[in-house]
Amino acid sequence: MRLSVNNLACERGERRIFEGVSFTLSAGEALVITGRNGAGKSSLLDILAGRLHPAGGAILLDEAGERTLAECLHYVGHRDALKAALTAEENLTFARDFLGHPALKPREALEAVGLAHAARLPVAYLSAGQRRRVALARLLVAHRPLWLLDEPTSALDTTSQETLRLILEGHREQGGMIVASTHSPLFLKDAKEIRIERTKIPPPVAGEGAERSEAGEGAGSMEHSPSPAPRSREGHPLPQRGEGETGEPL
Ligand SMILES: Nc1ncnc2c1ncn2[C@@H]1O[C@H](COP(=O)(O)OP(=O)(O)OP(=O)(O)O)[C@@H](O)[C@H]1O
Repeated sequence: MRLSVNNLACERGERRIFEGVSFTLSAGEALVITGRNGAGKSSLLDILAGRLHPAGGAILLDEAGERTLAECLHYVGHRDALKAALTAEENLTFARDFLGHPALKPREALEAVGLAHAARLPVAYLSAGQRRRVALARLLVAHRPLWLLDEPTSALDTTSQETLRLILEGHREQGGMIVASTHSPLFLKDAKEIRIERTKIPPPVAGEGAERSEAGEGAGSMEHSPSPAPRSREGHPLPQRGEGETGEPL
């Protein structure tokens, strides 16, 4: 199985977030996506997961037989997507039945992430790190070759991070592929890496630059925006949607 991503572009809220993202991934390989807050790492994963349409480019999955890309992947996003009223075990049973291609039993998957003791607790009673571990245990209850993971170590302590690393390496050893966004090292052996950079606005054309630099806009923040930046009553530029007070993209 081989995943090829060619010249992918992303727009959100009519703003270009990134473009020209290309990579290939073969069986057993891992790709780590890095970049600043707001660079578009989650958006790239959303596009790969089919949750967001790309603004350009192509995604191809070869040697997957009859299966579509959506049928070949697991996606673990920022939100754990667990049902709070159900127990950890019930959540995994639901996922296993729903996703098909059953692998580990829910109890075994919880054991693998060190949570066997919490199997019968409603997820609402679990800590953030424990919920994250239940979400990651979902990877183990159904066979899917491509794992898309958005900051998988968030809320995990160092022991759980090491457990996760071993699970990820085990998946690769069985021919699985991983694409993970992260702000901290995942310590995956020989992982590929791409850094997503937010698309910059072009330099101002003569005569247009004065107003822009006065407004103090951050790179990319005004892209595709036809109207001048809103200002406070004192005349200071106000942050716009998707932008921090410094004008940095959020
Ligand atoms: N639903 C949305 N509508 C409009 N813009 C959005 C939406 N979701 C995200 N964005 C914008 O897209 C840009 C990229 O966001 P994204 O979440 O992909 O970044 P990220 O690199 O994953 O950030 P972080 O490191 O903070 O998780 C940001 O500027 C964000 O404000």
